[in-house]
Amino acid sequence: MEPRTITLHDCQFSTYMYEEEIIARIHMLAEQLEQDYAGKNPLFLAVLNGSFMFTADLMKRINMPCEISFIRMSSYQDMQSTGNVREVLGLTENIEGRDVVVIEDIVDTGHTVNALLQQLNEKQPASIEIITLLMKPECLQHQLDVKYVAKSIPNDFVVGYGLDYNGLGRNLRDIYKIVS
Ligand SMILES: O=P(O)(O)OC[C@H]1O[C@H](OP(=O)(O)OP(=O)(O)O)[C@H](O)[C@@H]1O
Ligand code: HPA
Repeated sequence: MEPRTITLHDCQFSTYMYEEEIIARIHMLAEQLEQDYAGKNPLFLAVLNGSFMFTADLMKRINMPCEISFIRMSSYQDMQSTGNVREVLGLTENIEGRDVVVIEDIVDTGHTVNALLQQLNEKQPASIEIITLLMKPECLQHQLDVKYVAKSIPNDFVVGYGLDYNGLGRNLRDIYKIVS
């Protein structure tokens, strides 16, 4: 397929991961989750804003009793993590004794997931795992065990399918990477 190039704000991005590949990888993750959580009632905790599209497509493919809730964390300015992870919308559920699965669109430096895990672990869940659509292993600054990863990618800034560049690009159905 011919690559497509788009402009968001002052930057150009070109197609990197098409919707078909995203959905195929989500299918595989959904099957794995169904096996691992058979007989349990996991609580999926989606981290907004970026994970909204991944969460919807994943949840539609999970056929077992489960619950879903949302929190909102924010730390990015332009293409950089500020390192200051703010909780914009907090957790309302009691997670004590629950099997929690945190849903992220991307684990980059790991600051967001690391801050969230510290907070959730204090509430004594039975277990916590992380599922992410994308992961940048080269950028990770924390020791994190991310059990479910749809795709590991190099250190390129990406947009689309929920991911944004200063607010733009979340609505794109494919994922694009910055043109260097
Ligand atoms: O591993 P990290 O370096 O912390 O990066 C990952 C986080 O960055 C993005 O969130 P952002 O703070 O941009 O908020 P958003 O989800 O509203 O876009 C993304 O959705 C992850 O939550
Ligand atoms: O590559 C990225 N793109 C968009 N948002 C992000 N948040 C962390 N890394 C990224």
